[in-house]
Amino acid sequence: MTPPATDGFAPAKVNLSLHVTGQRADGYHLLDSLVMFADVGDRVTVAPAPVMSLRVTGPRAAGVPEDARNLCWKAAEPFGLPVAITLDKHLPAAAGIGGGSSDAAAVLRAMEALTGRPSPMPVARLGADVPVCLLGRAARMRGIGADIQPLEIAPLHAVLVNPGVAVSTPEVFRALARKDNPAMTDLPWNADLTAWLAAQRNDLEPPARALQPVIGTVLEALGACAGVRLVRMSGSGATCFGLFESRAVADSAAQDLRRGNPDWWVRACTLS
Ligand SMILES: C[C@@](CO)(OP(=O)(O)O)[C@H](O)COP(=O)(O)OP(=O)(O)OC[C@H]1O[C@@H](n2ccc(N)nc2=O)[C@H](O)[C@@H]1O
Ligand SMILES: Nc1ncnc2c1ncn2[C@@H]1O[C@H](COP(=O)(O)OP(=O)(O)O)[C@@H](O)[C@H]1O
Repeated sequence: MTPPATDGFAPAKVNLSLHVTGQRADGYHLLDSLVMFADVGDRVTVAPAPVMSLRVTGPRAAGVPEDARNLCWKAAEPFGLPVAITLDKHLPAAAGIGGGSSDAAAVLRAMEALTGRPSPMPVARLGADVPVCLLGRAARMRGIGADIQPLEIAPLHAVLVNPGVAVSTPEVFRALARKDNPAMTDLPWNADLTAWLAAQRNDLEPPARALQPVIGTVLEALGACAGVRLVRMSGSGATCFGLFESRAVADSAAQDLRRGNPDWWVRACTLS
């Protein structure tokens, strides 16, 4: 009997902090990052089919590859079961919120459910962010991305903003001046997480801002929102986020930001 189609959510990944602590001989950087996942994201549907196919739909489909270059395809193919994949794209691409990696993780989950076995290929080979996206919840991520420690963190309320410029991750890493920055300090057990975060950094923010100065404009706009508690860039950019004390305050900030900047992608969300 043909197994039924499976449907999965691919949440946006947010790096609340991102320290670059070293560089390996192969050029990959060592990271120390607090990662959480949003309740905004893409959707993937995976169904057994006579041949492999991929269709990308949704408001952010433009420019996303519909062939073997797509991480969804790369995640499914090694299982050896041909599937028809539909990717309903809502997250901006090349945006520092791991859209492709989270899509790949959703396809991996679907393929595991359809075939009853784990990925025949090491998942980190799909990308440094894929292992944490497969976990899909708050974690401290170290090494080049595969060293993951799940964390119990109370949900945070945020607004994500992308100004519509694509940023190349390798280009940002190349533009980073210092590769051996200090690691994060240990997370607090019961103190205010936002206060702790304020003492951490995203080391990729200065090089990304130098490449795309509009990131500075986004950070300023988020910083001017009523009730904002922390403002920072995620991943290699250009998406930035603000943290707020409640979802209602985040919703209201998102509304104001959208009104003032109709071309920006602005989403209030809850991170967990
Ligand atoms: C920077 C981060 C932080 O979470 O997020 P994004 O900005 O992509 O969202 C990730 O490490 C990105 O992960 P991912 O996008 O999966 O990276 P990969 O495809 O493996 O690598 C893309 C390129 O980024 C650089 N890279 C990536 C990860 C890493 N630890 N060191 C690196 O130097 C390399 O130049 C590599 O060729
Ligand atoms: N499923 C996918 N969604 C978006 N982009 C993808 C996907 N698969 C491959 N790509 C390619 O990967 C590049 C990086 O996209 P993405 O994973 O969204 O970046 P980031 O990790 O910085 O948010 C894109 O420019 C696109 O060409």
